[in-house]
This record gives sequence, structure tokens and C-alpha cells, in this order.
Amino acid sequence: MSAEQDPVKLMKQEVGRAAAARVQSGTIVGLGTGSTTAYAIEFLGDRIKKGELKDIKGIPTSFQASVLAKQYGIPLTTLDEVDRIDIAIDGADEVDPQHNLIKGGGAAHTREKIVDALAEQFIVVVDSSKIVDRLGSTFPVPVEVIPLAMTPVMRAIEKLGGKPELRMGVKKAGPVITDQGNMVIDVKFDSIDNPGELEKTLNNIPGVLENGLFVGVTDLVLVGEVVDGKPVIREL
Ligand SMILES: O=C[C@H](O)[C@H](O)[C@H](O)COP(=O)(O)O
Repeated sequence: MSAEQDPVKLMKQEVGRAAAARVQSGTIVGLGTGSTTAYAIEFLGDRIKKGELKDIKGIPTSFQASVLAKQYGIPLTTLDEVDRIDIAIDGADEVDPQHNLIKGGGAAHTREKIVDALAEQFIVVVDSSKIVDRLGSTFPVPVEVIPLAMTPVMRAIEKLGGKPELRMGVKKAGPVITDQGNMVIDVKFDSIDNPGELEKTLNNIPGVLENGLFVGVTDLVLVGEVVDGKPVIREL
């Protein structure tokens, strides 16, 4: 199947394009992580090349975002250099009806939460498969943990009713190591009744750096769908 015919790829591309179209000249832009945001970064680069978009600066949420930004000609800055982030564009693994999220499928949720939460406008870009009635129904909650605390954190998570699993590398023996040099525990909960409460409880376990529940942060969700073979973008 060619890239153009792959409906998931098509949805991701179009939703990335739609988000990139909302960025204005002269702004500071949070650059999210993952396969969907990668398209937004590519389209931002296209707009810069065409001269449509001038004087923007990106704040990357990961090594991946930083590499892509450099590849597509987006100048980068840091949180030390700016007094605001105007807009952030980022993907998600699940989006619930209140626009709360699970993120961290790419182990980048710690830096993503810092950047996305600081942004004046945080736009989430997803394909329709990410929309759920209840967080945790398809995806575990990623928890970034300082390595020496891994065992006590796992025990504490079990006491909360979660099933923790250390995330292992693909094409790398051993665990996934985050951009901060930590590990990720993926936690399956039977049911997440109060995501805001769980977000705080998890972060309160000593040794936990950040978890992938993003509650009350989203301003707009752009959802890519394929209808009658054509990509359609809907706003939530
Ligand atoms: O750590 C990774 C991020 O939270 C991603 O934004 C999230 O996993 C969605 O990625 P994708 O767009 O590749 O599904």
C-alpha cells in the first residue's frame, strides 16, 4: 500500500497540516513529539520556506522534535530565552470527552507537559482512533521514574490498583531511557474514574518525575478522519 493510500498516515498528515496553518508569524511555538506532530513540524518548515511564516521560534519537547525542527529549518530557542509560548502543537495517545489526555507513547510526556502547559494555546493533533469515552481504555498511563526508585515506585503503583510494566526498548536491549536519562513504567488501570486525582497521586510518589495524564491543559483538539476516502478535519 502506498503512503498516500494509508488512511492513518493520511489523517495524521492532514491534521498536522491543519495545526501548522494556525501558527502566525512572530510567535514562539511549542513543538510536540510523535508521528502526528512530525507532520506539523514538516508543514511549519514548508510555510517558512515559502515565506508565508516569518520570525517564528520553536521550543522542542524532545530530541526527536529538535532533530525534525533542524531538518525542516525551524529556528529553535529554550525556555530560558523566552517569556511566553504562544502556541503548542502536540499529539496524544488518548483524548476523552473533556479533552483530557494520555500522552507519553514516545516517552516524551515530561518535557511535553512543561511546554504544552505553558502555551497560551495548546492544540492537540490526533487521528480519530485516539478518541475514547474514558481515559485508560486502550492505553496505559506512562510514568517517568528516576531509575533507582523503580522498584518502590512499582510497589506503590500496585497499591493504587495499577498494573505496572517497565517499558522495554525496541532494537535496544533493556529498558527505554528517556531524554532525561530515566525509565518509563506503563501502568494499566482497570478504570480511571478521576484522571485529575490520579495525575496528582502518581506524581506524589517519591521517585516519579511526571506521568502522562494531561488534565485541563488542552485548548483545542483537531481530529483527522477519512470520510469517503478523503481526509476531513474536525474540531473538538
Ligand atoms: O511521548 C510521546 C507523545 O506524547 C506523543 O505525542 C504521543 O505518544 C502521540 O504520538 P503519535 O502522534 O505518534 O501517535
